[in-house]
Amino acid sequence: MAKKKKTTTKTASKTKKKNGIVSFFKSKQTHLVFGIFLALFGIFLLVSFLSFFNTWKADQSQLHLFSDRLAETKNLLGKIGANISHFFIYKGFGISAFIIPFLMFFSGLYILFNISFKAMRTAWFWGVVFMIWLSVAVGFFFPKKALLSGVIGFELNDYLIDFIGKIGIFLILLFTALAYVISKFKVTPESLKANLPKRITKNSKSVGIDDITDEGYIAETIPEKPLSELELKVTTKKADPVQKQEPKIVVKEEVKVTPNKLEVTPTVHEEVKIEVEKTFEEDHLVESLSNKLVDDFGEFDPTLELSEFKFPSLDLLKDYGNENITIDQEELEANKDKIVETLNNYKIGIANIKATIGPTVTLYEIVPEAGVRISKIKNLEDDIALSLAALGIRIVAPIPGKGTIGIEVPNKNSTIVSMKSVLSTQKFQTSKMELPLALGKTISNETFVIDLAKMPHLLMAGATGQGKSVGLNAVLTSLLYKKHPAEVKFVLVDPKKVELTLFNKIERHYLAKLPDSEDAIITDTTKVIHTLNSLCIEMDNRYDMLKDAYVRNIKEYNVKFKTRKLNPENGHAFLPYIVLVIDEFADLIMTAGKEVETPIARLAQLARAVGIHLIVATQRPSVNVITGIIKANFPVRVAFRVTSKIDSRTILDAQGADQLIGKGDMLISTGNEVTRLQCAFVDTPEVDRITDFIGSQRAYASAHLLPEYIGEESGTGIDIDMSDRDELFEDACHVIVNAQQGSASLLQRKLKLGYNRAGRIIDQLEAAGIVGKFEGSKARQVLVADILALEQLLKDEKGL
Ligand SMILES: Nc1ncnc2c1ncn2[C@@H]1O[C@H](COP(=O)(O)OP(=O)(O)OP(=O)(O)O)[C@@H](O)[C@H]1O
Repeated sequence: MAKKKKTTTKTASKTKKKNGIVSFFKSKQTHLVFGIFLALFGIFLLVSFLSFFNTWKADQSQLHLFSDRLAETKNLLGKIGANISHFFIYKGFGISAFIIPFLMFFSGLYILFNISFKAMRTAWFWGVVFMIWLSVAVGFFFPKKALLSGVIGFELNDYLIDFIGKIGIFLILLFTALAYVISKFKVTPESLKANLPKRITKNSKSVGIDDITDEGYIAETIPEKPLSELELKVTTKKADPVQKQEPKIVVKEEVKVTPNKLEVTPTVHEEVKIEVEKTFEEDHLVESLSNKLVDDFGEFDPTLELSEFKFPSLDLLKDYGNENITIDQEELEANKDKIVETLNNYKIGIANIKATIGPTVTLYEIVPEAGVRISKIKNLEDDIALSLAALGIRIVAPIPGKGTIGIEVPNKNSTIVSMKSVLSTQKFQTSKMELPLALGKTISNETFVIDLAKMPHLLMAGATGQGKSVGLNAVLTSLLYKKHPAEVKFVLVDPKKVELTLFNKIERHYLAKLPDSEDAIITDTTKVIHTLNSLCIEMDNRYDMLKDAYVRNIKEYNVKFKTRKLNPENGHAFLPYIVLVIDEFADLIMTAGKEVETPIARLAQLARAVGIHLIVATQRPSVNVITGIIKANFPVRVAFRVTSKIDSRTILDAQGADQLIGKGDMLISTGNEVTRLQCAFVDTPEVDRITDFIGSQRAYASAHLLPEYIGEESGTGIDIDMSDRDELFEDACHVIVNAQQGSASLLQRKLKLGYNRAGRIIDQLEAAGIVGKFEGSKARQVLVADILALEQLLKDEKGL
């Protein structure tokens, strides 16, 4: 412990030191002093270099006597000047070395006036390149005057001659110079061409002007017009062969005669080059640390730990043969006739009828004759269904937003909507949703993709064998195909014990579990209660983190974290979405009642902003299972076929789910509208292949660990020895009393403790009477009003 403390203080002092150094280099005064120094040093160099050319001969013999005070040099800047100049000019670059004092001087000015560092860097780069080029060039043209090219220029020439000869060097020099000019002045073959004919046209201009002056009046009215404009008129008159050859310059001229004067408005359509002025690049003095971190390390990539993770490919999914909807014209006609006949029996005339064929049902859209009341048709729903003698008829009167009446009639041969066919759609593949779910296809055969993050929770109901489990698998598969293990974690609750077992294989990739549990998939009711409470703690922790980061939801939080604006040392971390899937909710409610309902309701009410989403499926959508509070917090509900109208109302607040045909035929209510879908079908072997594929890849060390939840039983009857107190006990007292919130997670974050130790301290705090009793997932009550009272209490304790 002491060691840990020591290292923390050590790192603290280290960071302090580091901060001091950083602020020294960032201070304006440092910049000023350094800028002045560089500028003056530039002048110093220039003077010594200039002086060097007169004095080098005399000073040369003195160079080695640098330390001898009596040795005299002629350089204006003494021995140091003579030595530096000797180094840069004689041993270095010859006259090209003059570039260095200028670079120094301007660098000083750059720093003084806080001009961008980038500009300075570019200047140095090109300065040095030019210096080398020039010293080689001088060495080439004046091989006998080694002083002008310096040793470097001379030696480089000498070296290059052996390899490419004199002509080679000349060509290299020429090439590099041309390459520079071309790139600097953006020379293009077009601009070269364009420049060439200009000169030619210029010649023709002189001819033109003579012509015009011959005419006399033009010269008089527009004497100050530039030559080019005057000439233009002539070119329109004469067919100038030169101009014809050069189509690049298109010249048009309008001559307007006004009562008083003759106006010439020439329009020259020439390839005009635009020169973009460099805008002033401001340097920000307080460079934010996060920007620097992002510059240095790039954005934080949560997927880095499993960067080689491969998403499952679509090949793992099965093709189902009869996926193309076949239109049975006879069936269509027969159904149409039946509908028309039935409605006529009830004296409802039809103006128009249209059919849309979906995978399982066909929608007949009817426009009734004028004057027919829609409510009349709605009331006759059962009778019409009976007359059509088919299971699964649903009447939508009116179709929202259309004013027509829809009658959905099941197809004789239904088509399976394979998971592959929905996942391969562009709609899903290119979806930008946070948690996209490809649930199936609509009646118009359009893939239905919905964002779980926006829902924010999903309630699924349906009688046994109608497709709930397949629906859950479709949901999970959608997420597995779209989200990296770092981005989403599943908490799977499967009281039936068999439905979700396959997902065990991806435990260390995608599942989350309680720290002390062996299996990630939860099948036992007590563990479900613990897990739900643990999720509530996770939710509270996440809210605290969001609060600390001044953001409102997980998306903003993660963006901030990725851009390195949140320090992991302060307890921040990238937050994956957590999707809680409960396969059989009715069972849980029956066995655990309020203990399950309370945390579920709490999560459903609050967890959306922190990225915890619930998917709850139930066989029995009765009111004692889907209570009002749960229903209110699950705006998006899916109904597979249910057995009674009442069940349909309970789940959807509307009829219809009892009229479905089963086998994945479902209705989804998104709050304001109910859509009929054919759920995508994913079979167990397909899920098996996907989980195998993922499970065989490198995984995290363990499943994602949820916060530890200490059940009620361990929070009571605390009898703790005072001398056994944690050494951070007093610090913890202060944290808790200051925040007036008795939660272990607060201690964890503020004192950087593990959960167990924080939990122990909370127990000690309870024993000391500082916090109240355990209250489920809520924070404990703090019994000490303020720090003063706390100090008093601690003093009294010590006095005893
Ligand atoms: N989307 C679908 N497309 C085609 N057939 C389906 C679809 N969904 C389910 N089925 C068929 O219905 C059967 C039962 O589905 P499922 O196991 O999902 O029912 P369930 O509602 O979960 O039942 P239980 O509540 O008893 O577990 C499947 O084996 C399959 O044959």
